[in-house]
Amino acid sequence: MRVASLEIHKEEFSFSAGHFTIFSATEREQLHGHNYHVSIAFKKVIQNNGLSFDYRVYKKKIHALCAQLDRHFLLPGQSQYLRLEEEGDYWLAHFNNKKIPFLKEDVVILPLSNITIEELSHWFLQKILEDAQEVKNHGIRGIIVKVYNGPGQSGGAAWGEN
Ligand SMILES: Nc1nc2c(c(=O)[nH]1)N=C([C@H](O)[C@H](O)COP(=O)(O)OP(=O)(O)OP(=O)(O)O)CN2
Repeated sequence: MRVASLEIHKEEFSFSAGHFTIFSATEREQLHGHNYHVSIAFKKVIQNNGLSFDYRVYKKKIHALCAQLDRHFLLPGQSQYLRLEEEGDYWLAHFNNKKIPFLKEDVVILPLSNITIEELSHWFLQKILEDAQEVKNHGIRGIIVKVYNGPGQSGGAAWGEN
């Protein structure tokens, strides 16, 4: 039995987005952005036909997820320090007794506690694992997703054998 690892780290697995990291109830970064990049790696037994599985389905998924975030400002929907209030066309982000207004059309709210590279990597991994049957059908044994906010700086999330 030969086990293969497949890593896909395409230039187009990228998205430009704004965010700020929250460090405490009173400390956060100023608003800024990154050109993020995503890589995904799979662990899978190679079949007799020399193919582990056709990874194109996951390339499409990563592309679609990057497009969902691209050119938006990312806000954490599950932060213990930041409260989001809906007001007409706006989201008001309440942090440390101040209110930061965002137009809804500019924002993607993610079910995360912070917009960090480690949280973002878990978001991508969970979205890939949503179709658990597909992962099982492909016989995938392990997945690692990494999100880079710049060269040489990534957060990673892993599932299964790696
Ligand atoms: N555990 C984490 N810590 C920090 C994160 C993170 O995602 N996880 N993110 C930040 C900042 O948002 C990020 O570092 C800002 O990046 P950049 O503008 O590149 O600034 P750097 O501090 O990385 O400076 P460089 O000189 O470019 O390395 C902070 N902490």
